[in-house]
Amino acid sequence: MTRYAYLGPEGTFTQMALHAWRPAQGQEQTPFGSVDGALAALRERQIDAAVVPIENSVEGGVSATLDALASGDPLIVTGEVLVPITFVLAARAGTTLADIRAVGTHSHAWAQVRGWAQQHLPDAGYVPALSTAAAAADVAAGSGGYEAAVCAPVAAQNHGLSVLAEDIGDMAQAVTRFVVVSRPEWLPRPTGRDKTTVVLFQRSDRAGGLVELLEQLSTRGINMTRLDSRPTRESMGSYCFSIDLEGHVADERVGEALMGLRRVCAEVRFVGSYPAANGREVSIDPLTSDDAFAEARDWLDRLRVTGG
Ligand SMILES: O=C(O)C(=O)C[C@]1(C(=O)O)C=C[C@@H](O)C=C1
Repeated sequence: MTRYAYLGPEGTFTQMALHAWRPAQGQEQTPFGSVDGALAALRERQIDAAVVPIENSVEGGVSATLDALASGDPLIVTGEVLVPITFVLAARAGTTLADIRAVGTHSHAWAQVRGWAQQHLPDAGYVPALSTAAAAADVAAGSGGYEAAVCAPVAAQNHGLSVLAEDIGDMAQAVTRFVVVSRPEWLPRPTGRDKTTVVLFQRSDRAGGLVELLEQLSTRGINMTRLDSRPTRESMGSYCFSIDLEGHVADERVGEALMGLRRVCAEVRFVGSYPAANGREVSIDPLTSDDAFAEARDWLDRLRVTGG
């Protein structure tokens, strides 16, 4: 039985992602109060895999996840899940919009409803919560210092809260991407529809650093689907780059690109190759296919042995 951790408590969007990945039967699914807590439990072998948010179509990268994957004992992504995001404003029965002085929710959720809040609750303050469902639980308990929560409909229902407004996200098509994280003990097999995540640390002694890194991808026809720069926290101006690229480490062109990155970077942290949630086949330029690389390598091997 696989033991899964997720950003809880029950009723978070992360729990929905876990249910979409693996329905609850036959799984142990343990909520953790934070991304750091879930990933620490994974590193300490208390659980086998963790589902955590990594990227939202409106607010971008989830720093807690990007940073936890970029440092500490290595972990790898073994899968990803896309969840459409729909928010409600929930409060205890009898509360009206006029009663609301403050609203609690996760910072990424607040970023997605800011426009709505400005229009309908211009005087209400915002209080950050560990998750949307934790905010709903606080409202139900009368703790947290806010009268309403921005959360998923299921979290309002779990806590017997009234829904004061539905579909309050500023962008109707908002989607959050979640990753399934494991210890680096196995690798999903290539499917032709894969993604690879790496974190690149620049050398301090090289000019034009980012261009040099991206060239390693472009000359091998590799498409990059995400780039986040994060401070390394070591000194002012020191950043690393967390990137997703199309393809699997087993693909020749991805392997060659990783070798190139290893030469020009101070450090390359491999964070996994896994099937892409959109299921789209990666389009490959024939000049960078596995066959093209194999033919070129055979040619070089012959040159080195016989000179022709
Ligand atoms: O608070 C939750 O419900 C979460 O699962 C976290 C989270 C996030 O980190 O982006 C997930 C999806 C939504 O975009 C808002 C919050």
